[in-house]
Amino acid sequence: MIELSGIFQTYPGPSGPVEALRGIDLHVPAGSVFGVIGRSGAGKSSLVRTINLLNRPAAGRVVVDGRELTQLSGAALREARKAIGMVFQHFNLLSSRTVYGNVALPLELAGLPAGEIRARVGPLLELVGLSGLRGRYPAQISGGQKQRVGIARALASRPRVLLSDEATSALDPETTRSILALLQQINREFGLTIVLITHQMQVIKQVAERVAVIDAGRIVEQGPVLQVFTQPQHATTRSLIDDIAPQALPESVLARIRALMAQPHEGSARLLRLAFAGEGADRPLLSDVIRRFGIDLSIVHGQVDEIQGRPFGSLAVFARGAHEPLRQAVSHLRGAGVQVQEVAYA
Ligand SMILES: Nc1ncnc2c1ncn2[C@@H]1O[C@H](COP(=O)(O)OP(=O)(O)OP(=O)(O)O)[C@@H](O)[C@H]1O
Repeated sequence: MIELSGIFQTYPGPSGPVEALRGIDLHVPAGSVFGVIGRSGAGKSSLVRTINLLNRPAAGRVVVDGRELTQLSGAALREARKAIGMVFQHFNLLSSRTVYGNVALPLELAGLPAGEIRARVGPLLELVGLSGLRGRYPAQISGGQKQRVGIARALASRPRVLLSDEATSALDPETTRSILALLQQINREFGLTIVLITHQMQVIKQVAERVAVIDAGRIVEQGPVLQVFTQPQHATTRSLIDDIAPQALPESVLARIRALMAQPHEGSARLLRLAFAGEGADRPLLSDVIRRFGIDLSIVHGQVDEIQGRPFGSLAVFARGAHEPLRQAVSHLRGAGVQVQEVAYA
């Protein structure tokens, strides 16, 4: 659906050109929700603005829905852009127009007859849950409601693709969840391809099927979200994941472990991190190894969450028992698909 190949983008800067995009290749499958994540300055906005050619790349090809936009200009490009809607972090609503008037604007600009505009805007306001607020002005509605207006306006031209440039970054966590749920509903109901640009892993976790990680103008890693979250290959990806699932144990937990170890005990004791990746977390694996191998396991820290309805996360467990049963318990857990790693606590 969206194919970017060999995209380079350079801006003039005070101390020479700034290379914002340095050879981006990206394939976004039709009907998918595709996330692009990166830290500030990584090139996310430059990338998303390349997809609708708001930024014309210095080099490379942009193909959207079978049309090579980089070959088009003028009226042909404007026409092709109608297939691509966009929502923005700061909503970009006209303060002098009502909710209704903002959603109607692109249709008025396109010269649609008034009856057709009414017939389109009503159902869109219904879809985004704003029918009751159609006469309000942007200053009279909340941030989440403003973004709903932005989404309805983006859908007014019946696009095939929706680009979201940090659409939830100015919103609180609960409003973020509701806006993302709305985007997901739109993706499912209309089969719209959605590209979400964000710096928040939480956003990717909630809605994206695939994710690309951008760092210093390059895609450093991409793949299905569950795979990228559970087997991150690049340092930037690992640090972004750490935002939602911190890997380091808090010092208070380590102090507790040291205190436990200082007590006299028999056999071995190990601090283990058990990482669950899609499988295993919903089975009684821990009680199973305790029973089977006669060892003692206490959970000292952890967080098991969900991605696309599948468990994801890690538990730190303090394991005590005789040496051989402990070794067998670890290999049993590994056999069940759990990644087991010994954690140093001294
Ligand atoms: N118009 C511009 N002129 C000069 N440099 C620019 C311009 N726009 C972006 N840049 C530079 O290009 C690089 C990528 O910027 P971009 O805005 O695409 O990143 P981003 O990942 O969206 O960052 P943020 O999340 O902070 O908006 C940065 O180094 C930025 O300073």
